[in-house]
Parts: sequence; C-alpha cells; structure tokens
Amino acid sequence: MSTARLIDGKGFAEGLRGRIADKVRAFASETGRVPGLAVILVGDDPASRVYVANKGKQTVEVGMASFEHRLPADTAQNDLIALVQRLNADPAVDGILCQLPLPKHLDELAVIAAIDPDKDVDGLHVVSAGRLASGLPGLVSCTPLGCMMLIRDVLGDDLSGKSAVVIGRSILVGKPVAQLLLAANCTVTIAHSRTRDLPSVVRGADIVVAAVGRPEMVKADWIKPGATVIDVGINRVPAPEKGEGKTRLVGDVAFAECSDVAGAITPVPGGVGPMTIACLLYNTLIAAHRREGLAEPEGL
Ligand SMILES: Nc1nc2c(c(=O)[nH]1)N[C@@H](CN(C=O)c1ccc(C(=O)N[C@@H](CCC(=O)O)C(=O)O)cc1)CN2
Repeated sequence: MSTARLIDGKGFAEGLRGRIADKVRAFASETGRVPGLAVILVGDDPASRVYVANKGKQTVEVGMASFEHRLPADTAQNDLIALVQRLNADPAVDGILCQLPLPKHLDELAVIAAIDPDKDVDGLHVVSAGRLASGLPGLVSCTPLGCMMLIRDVLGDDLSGKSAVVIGRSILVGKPVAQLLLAANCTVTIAHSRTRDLPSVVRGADIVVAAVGRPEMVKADWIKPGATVIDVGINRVPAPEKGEGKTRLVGDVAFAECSDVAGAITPVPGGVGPMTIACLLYNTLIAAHRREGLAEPEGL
C-alpha cells in the first residue's frame, strides 16, 4: 500500500500562476506595461511544439505579453543569434528563451551565450550559472527552481543538514538543483553514470532528485524510508495495455514501488513538469521588476 504523500506539482503550479497573475497586475499599474516573454522555437520537434504552445498560453493567462518566434529547422546559427540580439535590445521583452533541444547543426551553448544574462529566464547562461554558484542574485533555471519549491512545500524552509542526492549532471537540471540544495545547506552528492554503487549512494539520502532520463531506474530498495523523492524524468514508453502503438509517460523513478517507501514523492505526469512553465513565468516577473528597478515581489 502506498504510504507516501503525493506531491501535487500540477496543483502547486496552478496556485503559483494565480499569485504571479496578481503581481503582474500590480506591476502593470506601477509601470504602465506588462512583463514580456519571448520564446524561440527552431524546427518541428513535436514535444517542443507542445511545450512552446503551453508557454505562450500560460504567459497570456497570467497577463504577460507573449512573443513567439518560430523558425524553420534549417535556420542558420547567425540568423538565430541575430534574432536573440534583437530581443536583447527590445524594451518590451523581459525574458528570452530558446526551446531545447535545437536542431543538431546549431550550437546550443553559443545561442544561450548570446542572450542578455538579465533576460535569461531559463537560467542557462554561464553568467546565470556563475551567479548561482557564487551566491549572487541572478535567474535560476526553471525546473530546478520548481524542484526546490516542491521540496520546501514538503519539508519546510529549513533544509539545513539534510542529505541530498541528485542523480544526473545536466546544465538544465542536475548541476543547478545541486547548487540550490547546497545553498540551502544540504549535504549534496551529485551521482551520474560513472558513480559506483548508485543504489547505496541514494539509500543515504533524505532528498532524492532523479534527473537522468532513464525510465523507472530508481527502485524501492534504493530509497531511505521516509525520504522525499523528486522525479524530474519524463520518458515516453510503450503501453501495449492501452492498445497497439500507444505510449505512456513514466519518470526516472519506479513510482508505484517507491511510493511504499518514500515519505513524499512526485508523480509523472503532474509532478515537476508543470512547475517548469510556472517557474518560467516567475523568472520573467522577477526579470521585469529588476529591469524597472523595482523591489522584487514577495509572497510568491
Ligand atoms: N529552453 C528550455 N528547453 C527545455 C526545458 C526548459 O526548461 N528550457 N525543459 C524541457 C521541456 N519543458 C519546457 O520547456 C517542459 C517539460 C515538461 C513539462 C510538463 O508540464 N510535463 C507534463 C507532461 C507533459 C506531457 O504530457 O508530455 C508533466 O510532467 O506533468 C513542461 C515543460 C526540455 N526543454
């Protein structure tokens, strides 16, 4: 029988978007404009198209301006960077992001490096990563920020002394979430494909963040009883029980069995995923306040 608390990321994200919408109204009455978010999509990756459409829809729902730029898959690097530079200079744009992954011929890091760090609402620029590692105010990437909000919702604000294991070392999730846990005074281990005896490393953790991209890799006997388990994985796997050719989403954590051991656990879907876009809107709101020289909104 499942004993873990189910962490409702979908519900949390809805509440956060509602609070952001209130702050957008206050921002508009103070400045006479609304925060603006520009999203660039290159090519036709079906999942990216859905994510970008959802970003545009939720941006408008909270009262912000959405600027969507859809470019063909064969867009040249120079043309993409020229667009980023135009958006950097556009006063109506507070946040810029380029949906990942980009087509193979494009250099993701070079494109991210072209974004003004103060508009880097994805938090992926080396300046954003450096600010985070140095404890300076900056913009933090969205999924890690969402993970921290969910962890704090379960365990409270004081995470001091907790042992945290992050599985995965990507610049999008693993590294920044480890930095955020460290900044919260956790004792952090970053595990990866070369980590020896991963199950026993994970077994020591009060907080587990799985961001490795391998379906249901984390098993129940890896989990310390009562641990908080945050599953960042979004893996589409065959689901013959739903019919021929059908698929379903699973995380990096074997959810059903780990729910019997964990204290709290995020589902997939409905856990961390929805927090990503809510935190993108949060970052855009913060970036807009900083650009206007306003105090950052509180109570979010
Ligand atoms: N530039 C970026 N690219 C990508 C990011 C990112 O943060 N910045 N993250 C992912 C994709 N992503 C947002 O861009 C994203 C992923 C998942 C979800 C989400 O709500 N997932 C749902 C399930 C959705 C489904 O049915 O497929 C869930 O987990 O409940 C939102 C946004 C890679 N690219």
